[in-house]
Amino acid sequence: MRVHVADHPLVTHKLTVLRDKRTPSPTFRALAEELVTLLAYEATRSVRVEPIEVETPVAQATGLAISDPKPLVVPILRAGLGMLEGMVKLMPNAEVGFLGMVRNEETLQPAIYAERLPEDLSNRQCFILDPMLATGGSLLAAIEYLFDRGAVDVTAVCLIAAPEGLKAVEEATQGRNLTVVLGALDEKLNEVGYIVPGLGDAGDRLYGTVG
Ligand SMILES: O=c1ccn([C@@H]2O[C@H](COP(=O)(O)O)[C@@H](O)[C@H]2O)c(=O)[nH]1
Ligand SMILES: O=P(O)(O)OP(=O)(O)O
Ligand SMILES: [Mg+2]
Repeated sequence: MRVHVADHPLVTHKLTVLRDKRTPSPTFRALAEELVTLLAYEATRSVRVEPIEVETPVAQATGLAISDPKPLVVPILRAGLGMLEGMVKLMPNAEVGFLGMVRNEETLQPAIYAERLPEDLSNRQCFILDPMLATGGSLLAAIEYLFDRGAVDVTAVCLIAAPEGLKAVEEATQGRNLTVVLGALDEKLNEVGYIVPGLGDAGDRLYGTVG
């Protein structure tokens, strides 16, 4: 597993405002989108491309086009939906599939409640969007789901991770082609499975719900 933790003052600045409990949902949504666009730049570094020729007004130029099959972006509902626009802004011709997951607040086990993905992911590059990598259970379930359908490489983009969850994902995905791109690696998980200091429940912060 490759891990990249963003090291850019604008990423840290935007994350700081997201962490602030006084930040209202509309600002939180706008900032989450901007933050993802910054992280997406790193996350797409290995996107598959092929050379193409174009005519400029002056001469022929060789450039790059994103290869087929197009990359698949998979936001994990609900919270990952807040990251989708920021990602597709950078990669507008990617396809989008959806996985709905909820974490049981007592057992911390994830359950898949919705799925809308291409049946066959053979030879696909996939980008999972989930803002918080806490115990790692949700991300692991999503990763396994995509590899089971034939995905060849998976990149997860998360705003914040806990070291415990990152380790769990790494141990469970040995030999897989997996990259994790993070805005920050925080201190720890608390006794109820929240990232410390974190930002609270990302879904609630995005959509103005409580608990
Ligand atoms: O501080 C947190 C911790 C978790 N979440 C939400 O839970 C899942 C990830 O939890 P795992 O334990 O890693 O399965 C994530 O999708 C978030 O929606 C959170 O918002 N804040
Ligand atoms: O991961 P959860 O359970 O917090 O779900 P949601 O993203 O709907 O808040
Ligand atoms: Mg939530």
